[in-house]
Amino acid sequence: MRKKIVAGNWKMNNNLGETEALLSKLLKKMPETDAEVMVAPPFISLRLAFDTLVQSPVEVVAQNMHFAENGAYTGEISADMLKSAGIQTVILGHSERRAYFNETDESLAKKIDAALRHDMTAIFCFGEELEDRKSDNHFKVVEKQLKNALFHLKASAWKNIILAYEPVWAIGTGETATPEQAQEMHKFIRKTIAENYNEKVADGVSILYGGSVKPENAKEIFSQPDVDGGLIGGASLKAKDFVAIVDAI
Ligand SMILES: O=C(CO)COP(=O)(O)O
Repeated sequence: MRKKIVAGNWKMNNNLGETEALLSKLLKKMPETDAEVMVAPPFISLRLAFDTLVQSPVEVVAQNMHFAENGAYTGEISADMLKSAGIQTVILGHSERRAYFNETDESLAKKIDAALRHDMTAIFCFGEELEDRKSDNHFKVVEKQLKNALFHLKASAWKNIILAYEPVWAIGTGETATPEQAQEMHKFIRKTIAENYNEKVADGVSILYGGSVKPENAKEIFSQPDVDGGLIGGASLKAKDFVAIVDAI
């Protein structure tokens, strides 16, 4: 059975003091749930977050990492460094990293490989832009992103992969994909994986939806059969909203 997951991507928000305050609220309010709950603070707060949440069921994950093992990559962080801080899971390929930091499916394939070499789990983000949807190319674009970044993997590697479908037009815009649009795409993603691997791999992979998920719309989106949870941006910065979204799964 694939896992239900709710992950909060804090992006470039919260200094150390704000991180402490938000985590302590989350710890107090977090409901009992069968779902896996994750938070992704900025690099500088990872260790603090790990120490704060180590006894709780909430996992601390990273927002990015480099593909190299180490070396002359000023400003970058490696898989080994993340693991040494207790981090087991990393978000890769977020559309903001693709748009502002020139990440491509090809460089992301290397990051995926680096994460797997270190036995980490990768939350791979992908999704079409508004023009792709308007021109009815959204399925093609998504298929290409999956193929280029992930389809070189062996079937056995997929146990360490979580997918996050995040249509770019729905991120931070307040415009959410309808539950039907999310389901349609998630079903397509699962079918594409089944065709390239097999039903077992396709059924086992958790596919999260991301893009303007809020307490008001979470339940309907999460109730779709191929939506296994959410990657939450803005609403993960308020303990009350994030907890309500966890409650909705
Ligand atoms: O990018 C996202 C999560 O990674 C979604 O962001 P919002 O929830 O703010 O739209």
